[in-house]
Amino acid sequence: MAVDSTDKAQKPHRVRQSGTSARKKSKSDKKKKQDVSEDQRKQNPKAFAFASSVKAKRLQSRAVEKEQRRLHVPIIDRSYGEPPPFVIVVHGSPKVGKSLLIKSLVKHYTKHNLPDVRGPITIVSGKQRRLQFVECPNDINGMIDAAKVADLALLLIDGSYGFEMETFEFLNILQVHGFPKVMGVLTHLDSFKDVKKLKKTKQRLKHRFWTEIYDGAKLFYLSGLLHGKYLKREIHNLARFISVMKFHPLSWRTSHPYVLVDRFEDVTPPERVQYKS
Ligand SMILES: Nc1nc2c(ncn2[C@@H]2O[C@H](COP(=O)(O)OP(=O)(O)OP(=O)(O)O)[C@@H](O)[C@H]2O)c(=O)[nH]1
Repeated sequence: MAVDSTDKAQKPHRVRQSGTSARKKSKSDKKKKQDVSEDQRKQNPKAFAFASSVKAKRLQSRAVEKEQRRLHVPIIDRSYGEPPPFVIVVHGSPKVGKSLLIKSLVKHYTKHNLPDVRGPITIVSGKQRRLQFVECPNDINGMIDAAKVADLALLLIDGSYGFEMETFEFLNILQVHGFPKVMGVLTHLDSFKDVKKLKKTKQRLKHRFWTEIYDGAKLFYLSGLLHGKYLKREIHNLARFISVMKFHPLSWRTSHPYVLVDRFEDVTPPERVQYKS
């Protein structure tokens, strides 16, 4: 019987799977691999930017996440006790319908008719919520003041005319002070006789509004007047939206003490002023 001794001699050693020698081997292998790859890396760094695409993707998304977290520092609400009313600034060019909108909203919430709007009006809209409506003055200083304290800005736009320079100006001012929530309200839509034209104008203004603020920003349409007031259903929708809206603390307000001056009246008798001077 011929013993195949050469075959036996060629049989390789069984690689140790466990024990000290296996551990030693794996260590030296790793070291070798590292040495090689480091050499290659030095020679051609671009080709070895990352070893695994999955890992690289994960690393990249993690870096983006970290960056975003750095940019969006969590806002802490430091207010305590009864919360102050949310300030809703109604902005728009003269005769666009600011007073009428405030009157209609007050009527909706309180069921009371307001003869005229003389200053900020605070109403209770829920168990935990008060709303203060302020008509935004049309001068630049008034706009800056209003932008600092507004939680929500209602931008009234005359549908028959389109956007005014003041609206864009006000949006820029808002941006500087932490940008409150913004909603657009289109009025004077009853001046359109042609339904097709009205539809087109609505679309055009909506897209213009979206480019200014963000895609999907809320724009309300007040289609006309009934007995000198906006339609009940449209005001109801707008009021519901305001009632459930989530407001966030604003950067300017949380970092500055401020007093909202309603009006300034000098009550000194004129004779006394004369006597003193
Ligand atoms: N046809 C029509 N008239 C409107 C509409 N909105 C407001 N008006 C009228 O426009 C006029 C001016 O409305 P106001 O609410 O006083 O406007 P305002 O923006 O407060 O005006 P100023 O306080 O002067 O800046 C009123 O006579 C309203 O009846 C609308 O959608 N359609």
